[in-house]
Amino acid sequence: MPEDIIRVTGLSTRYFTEQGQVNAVDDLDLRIERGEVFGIVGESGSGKSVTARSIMDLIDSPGEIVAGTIEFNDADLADRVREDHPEAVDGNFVDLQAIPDRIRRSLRGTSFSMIFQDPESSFNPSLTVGEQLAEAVEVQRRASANPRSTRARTESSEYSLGNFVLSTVLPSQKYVTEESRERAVELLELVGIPDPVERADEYPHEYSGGMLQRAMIAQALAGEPDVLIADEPTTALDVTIQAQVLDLLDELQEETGMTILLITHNLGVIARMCDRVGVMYAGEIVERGTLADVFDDHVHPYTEGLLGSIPDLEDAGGRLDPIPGNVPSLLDHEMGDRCHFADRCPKAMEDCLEHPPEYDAAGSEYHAARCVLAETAYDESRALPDGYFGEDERPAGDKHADPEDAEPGEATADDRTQPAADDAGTGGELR
Ligand SMILES: Nc1ncnc2c1ncn2[C@@H]1O[C@H](COP(=O)(O)OP(=O)(O)OP(=O)(O)O)[C@@H](O)[C@H]1O
Ligand code: NI
Repeated sequence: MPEDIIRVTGLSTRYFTEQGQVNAVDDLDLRIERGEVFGIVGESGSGKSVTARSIMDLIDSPGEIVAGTIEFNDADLADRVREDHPEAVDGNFVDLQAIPDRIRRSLRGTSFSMIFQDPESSFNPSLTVGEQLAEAVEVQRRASANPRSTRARTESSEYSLGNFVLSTVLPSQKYVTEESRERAVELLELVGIPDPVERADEYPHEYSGGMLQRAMIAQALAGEPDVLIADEPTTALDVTIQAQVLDLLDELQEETGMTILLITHNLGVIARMCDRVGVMYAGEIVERGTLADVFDDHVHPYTEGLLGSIPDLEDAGGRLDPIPGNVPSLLDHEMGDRCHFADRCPKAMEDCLEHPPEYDAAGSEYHAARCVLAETAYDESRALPDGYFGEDERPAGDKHADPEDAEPGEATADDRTQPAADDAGTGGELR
């Protein structure tokens, strides 16, 4: 059996806002195996991006990881930190929050890379794409040419620290070698950019959306990461380009054997790309397992609801929000201790007034669900009466301030009375 490369245990990430404490990710466990594509799917606001950003150590104030560990399985890193931070090391696993910031940050780009929905955010508009890729290559070269460099930077050499800071913070041609420039062109070619030599000299605004998305993938690959985290990597693209970018990721994964954590709204994308999947709701993984577990043997009515609404596979950008009711508020004082889905669940029973633990489910050894139906058959005599939770008990979740989420046509509170999408079953051909 393949080994785990990432082990997240009991992760809780909170945002401390004026409205109150937002439980964006709550007591989340996640194991990702080396070389697999693990998908996280769920409605807007379920905590997918915050999970990814927590793993990447990209949570900014007012957010904070308040509990849990994120461990990375890397023998070299373990050797590097074992002496000074023995408490951070368990076999080859390193607790990333227990090592100095600088070492953790040095893993970004080289051990972990992330691609975002919005490629503009990954590029500096005033430098050419080629320069920026070359710079990313350079960072990797320095890291691999001197595997102990982290230690040198943290403990002694002022010179190498200064040099490192200068060269990463102020990328400029001066610090980039000819080899790195050549590699940048190769990377552009690898991700299917035509005329890569010429395109390397262009600025980000000269690229189309799809091309810039590819360039961002090239940038993420420049450091030859072990783990690539892709947060909605194709949502902003048109359908044909989406399919091409997914194929590209798939090919690159096969060639390099890298591990991918893929975040999406779209179960069609999950079916096409992933080995295993976690379904997120209200900051928790509510069902997880292999594709067969989740698509064919699911237990959780939320998973069922998502599956009833798979946008056409070709329409990988289709927003997925057809389940009646509101995405829940994640404000701590509004969440309560019950199953967070109970107010939208067609099978809510008295049992659901207690927050369910994660139960083993009937499918593969990976299959688990945070739902009493994994243990107990649905019993109508214990069903909660209609309207039990009332309309106002649970205000709608505040979607995070992403302009992509403000699309017209997206479900709003007014849609709550509509029956579960009529388009259930349109498309949804799963491979
Ligand atoms: N910077 C922030 N400040 C306050 N709350 C935040 C911030 N970022 C995220 N949140 C909250 O954390 C919760 C989870 O957000 P997250 O971005 O992880 O959702 P998501 O599943 O990625 O949604 P989407 O599919 O829309 O990207 C939301 O309730 C959101 O409002
Ligand atoms: Ni997100």
